[in-house]
Amino acid sequence: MEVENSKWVRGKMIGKGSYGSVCVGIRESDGGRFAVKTASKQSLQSLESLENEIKILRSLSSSSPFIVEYYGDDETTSHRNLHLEYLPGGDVARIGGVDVELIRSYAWCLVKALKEVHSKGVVHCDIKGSNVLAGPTHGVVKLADFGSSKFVNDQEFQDQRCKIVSRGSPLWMAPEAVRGEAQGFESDIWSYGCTVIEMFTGVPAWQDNGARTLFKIGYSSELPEYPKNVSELGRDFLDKCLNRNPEQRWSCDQLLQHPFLVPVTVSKITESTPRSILDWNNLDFSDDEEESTPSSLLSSWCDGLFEGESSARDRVGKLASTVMVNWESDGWEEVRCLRSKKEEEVSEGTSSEYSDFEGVSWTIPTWINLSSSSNDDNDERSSSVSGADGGGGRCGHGDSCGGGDMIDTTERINIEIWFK
Ligand SMILES: Nc1ncnc2c1ncn2[C@@H]1O[C@H](COP(=O)(O)OP(=O)(O)OP(=O)(O)O)[C@@H](O)[C@H]1O
Repeated sequence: MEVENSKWVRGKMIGKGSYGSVCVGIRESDGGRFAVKTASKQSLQSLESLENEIKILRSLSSSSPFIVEYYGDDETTSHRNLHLEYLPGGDVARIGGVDVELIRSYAWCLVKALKEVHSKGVVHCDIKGSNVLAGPTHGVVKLADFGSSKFVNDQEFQDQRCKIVSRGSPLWMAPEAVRGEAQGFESDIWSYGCTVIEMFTGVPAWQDNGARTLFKIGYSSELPEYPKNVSELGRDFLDKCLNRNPEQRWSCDQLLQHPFLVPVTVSKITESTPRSILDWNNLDFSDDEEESTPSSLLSSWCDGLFEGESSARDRVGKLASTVMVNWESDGWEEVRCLRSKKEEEVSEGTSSEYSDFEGVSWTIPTWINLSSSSNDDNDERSSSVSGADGGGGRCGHGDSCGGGDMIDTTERINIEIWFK
């Protein structure tokens, strides 16, 4: 569906991510709906992310019924817009507790999407439940949000000896990506495994304990806890995705052959034309502290966490102690402002930004709530650290998560390390 420039109007906001807002677009000609992802041209990061997404989606255009369809793009003097197919079913990040057969269907759709993405030489880099959207057809989900995606053949991507850029959302990031060693197709598979767990539980696979979590993912031998209601088959499937050795993780092709997914067959979901999926309706399976600077807070989170793990401490600690919060971040202002306006239907808070220091930049497009109990916006820019929603937040791991000393690792993060 092509949407001619200026022949559409902006409807209600349906989502907000780190790098932009998503609204319903309504075609003037026939009232048809689509989704419009918008970035302000004043925010270089947002703009870059959206331009990247446009580039990637153009290259993937209509190639899979399990990838959100690209309809076009346009711009105004102040904003850049990406037009997408509207997926009204919400994301799978909050579906915990649904029928296992439905999860298998979602898991199958997502591997099919990933297989297509990988076959085009693209690493998605941000596979997580909130980027997997349900369409109008029961059992079918589509992969969205290609803002962090990369072509593996890009020089920047290949030139890993000089520069390593890890992108994504920390709780879903593969160990090698957290360590800044590599981020390839295999890293998407790890994130996929975390997402399947998320589908079972409705919460991220790892509990969100900020720097501790980064350490655990990157430098321990631990795996995320598997949901209790996962069968042996499901556990085996997750083992194939969540292998700490990237080379031993299964590819999409292999995963599609795994008995956990095999009952979800192509005969059940017609793939001959992308459109036909829209007509398919049934799945029939056989089966704190005193006032502190941001950098000192981050450093203190790392202190004492990594006894006996000097390289790990160095890696997380160095990143943490050499970053600064941009207090004037648009994202912060936006989040506070939007959260007070319930009628705007904003699903998530977003960004605080960390900028370059001596060749090391750690961009965390997420909110780190450096707030006291005061509701005054100005006060919220200093003093204690707490979960932005006052507690365990979105992590959903209950009391065990605690609300304090927490980086929100549920949102997207870019880690850039330059070696001189
Ligand atoms: N095509 C779509 N149809 C319906 N809703 C959508 C669509 N695309 C995005 N959304 C909604 O908007 C939210 C934010 O979109 P998206 O994840 O693409 O933005 P982002 O800035 O890249 O986010 P993130 O910080 O999670 O990486 C999604 O979680 C979803 O709720």
